Amino acid sequence: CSRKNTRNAALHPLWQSPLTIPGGTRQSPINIQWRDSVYDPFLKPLKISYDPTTCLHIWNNGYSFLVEFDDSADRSIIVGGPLENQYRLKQFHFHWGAINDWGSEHTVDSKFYPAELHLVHWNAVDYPSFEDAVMEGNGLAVIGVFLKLGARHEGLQTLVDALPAVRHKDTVIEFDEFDPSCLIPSCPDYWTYAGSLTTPPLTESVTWIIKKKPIEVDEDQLEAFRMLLFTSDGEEERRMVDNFRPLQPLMNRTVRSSFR
Ligand SMILES: CC[C@H](CNC(=O)c1ccc(S(N)(=O)=O)cc1)c1ccc2[nH]ccc2c1
Ligand SMILES: [Zn+2]
Repeated sequence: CSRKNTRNAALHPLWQSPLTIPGGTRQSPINIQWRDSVYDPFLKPLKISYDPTTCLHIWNNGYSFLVEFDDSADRSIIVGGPLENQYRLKQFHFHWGAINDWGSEHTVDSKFYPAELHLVHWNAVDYPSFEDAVMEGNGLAVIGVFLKLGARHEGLQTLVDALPAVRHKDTVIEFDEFDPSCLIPSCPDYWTYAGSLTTPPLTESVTWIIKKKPIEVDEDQLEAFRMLLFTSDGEEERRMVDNFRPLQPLMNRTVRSSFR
């Protein structure tokens, strides 16, 4: 039974499933070792064009809070960068820690940021739905943006003001006219690598585009994330913190940079 215990030791309370998937060769997140990344002069600038009227609602799904978009047409898209064609924005969400010393999923030279934003897009040129794209090697493109402690972020504040309304798991509120490009640094520099979803089913379908420059948010804004709950109304409260996956092995992958 001791084997059973070690087996259970691999289960992460948050995901109730093994932390690694058998045969995974391109899992996320990873540490980005700046000096090991390879400048690729053929990488194009990433072009981002979001339509704020495609913003639908904020949803606490029990892992994070998601801001979801109407992806029934090519109205909020990204193109260029490492991508072969355009990808549609589906949702964005965050990962964060209980304290400012950790919280991001990716690290840079083994440094954690207090939080990380993920803008999730899918390849609507090659696949009929998000659910189909999630299962394909070139199905998804996720832009990662690091959050660091600093000045208050005015664009983020409209989102923070809405969070008390989605405190519990499975609560949703309408949220419209939000342009998430205000959360993306203007500096064009990014790293890119082939990876996976960082929550089950951990499918290896993500082209990761990690912005080099973080955005600044203040302590109150991070604290607002930490007052969310993993638990539904009526359950014993568990604060939504430390919703990030442990680092995964780089294996046979190269991280490319768009900058020298
Ligand atoms: C297949 C998983 C998917 C739900 N998960 C996601 O969309 C998702 C997206 C991004 C990331 S991250 N942190 O890597 O950016 C992690 C998970 C998903 C998609 C369609 C579905 N239909 C029914 C259930 C269901 C679940
Ligand atoms: Zn994520």
